[in-house]
Amino acid sequence: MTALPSSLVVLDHPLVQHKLTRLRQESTSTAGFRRLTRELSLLMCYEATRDLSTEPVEIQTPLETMEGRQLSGKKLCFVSILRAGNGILDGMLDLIPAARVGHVGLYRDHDTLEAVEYYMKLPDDVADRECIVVDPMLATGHSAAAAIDRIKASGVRKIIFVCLLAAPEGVVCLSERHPDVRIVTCAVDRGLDEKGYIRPGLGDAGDRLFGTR
Ligand SMILES: O=P(O)(O)OC[C@H]1O[C@H](OP(=O)(O)OP(=O)(O)O)[C@H](O)[C@@H]1O
Ligand SMILES: O=c1cc[nH]c(=O)[nH]1
Ligand SMILES: [Mg+2]
Repeated sequence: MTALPSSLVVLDHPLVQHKLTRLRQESTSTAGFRRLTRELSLLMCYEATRDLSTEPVEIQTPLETMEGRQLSGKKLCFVSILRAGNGILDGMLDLIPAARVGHVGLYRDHDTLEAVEYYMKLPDDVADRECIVVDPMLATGHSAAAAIDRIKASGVRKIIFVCLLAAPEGVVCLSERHPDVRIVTCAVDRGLDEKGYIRPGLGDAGDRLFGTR
C-alpha cells in the first residue's frame, strides 16, 4: 500500500460517496454525469475553501446591528485544466460567482502519458490571488503537476488542487513535485492500468462530460 501524504484530503461524507458512486456507473447518462459533477463540485468547493480568511463587518438585521464576517483580501482564482476541468468549474462558480477564472489547456499523450500544453490564459493579477486548480481526474499526476508548474511561474504562492478521483500514483507524483499544494478529492482508487486509466475509476471524464465517445 502506497503511503499517502498529509496534504491529501479525501471527502468521506455520505452525500459525496453516494453521488460519486452514481457518477462512476456506466449506465449514468451524459446529463446525469454533468449534474452529479456539478453537485460534487459544490461539495468539494466547500471543503477546498475552508481556510479562506474572513474579516468582521457590521451589518443591520431587521432587529438590530451586529458584527458578521465576510471574506477578506483578494478574491479567488479558479484554474480549469481543459477540457474536463470545465465540468467542475461550473459548480465552483455557482458557489463563488465573483471568482476570476484561468484556463490551462493540456491533453495526455496516449503513448507517453506526458501532458502536452496547447493553451494558457490566466488573469493579469493572478500572482495576488489564491488559486484552486480543478480537473476531475488525477491519474499519473503529469497534467496537474505541469499545470501547477505554469501557474507558479506566474507568481502564484497558494494553490489547492481539487479532483473527483485520484490514483495513488498521481497523489504521490503531485505531492513530490508540489509538496505545498493541498489535494482535495472524493476518493483514492486502487491504481492505474497499463493505459494510465484510474481503476476502478469512472472512465474518461472529458468524454463522459461532453458526450464525445
Ligand atoms: O494525471 P494524468 O495522467 O495527467 O491524467 C489526467 C488528465 O487526463 C484527463 O484529461 P485528457 O488528457 O483526457 O483531456 P480532456 O480533458 O480534453 O479529455 C483528465 O481530465 C486530466 O487532465
Ligand atoms: O481514468 C482516467 C485517467 C485519465 N483521464 C480520465 O479521464 N480518466
Ligand atoms: Mg479526456
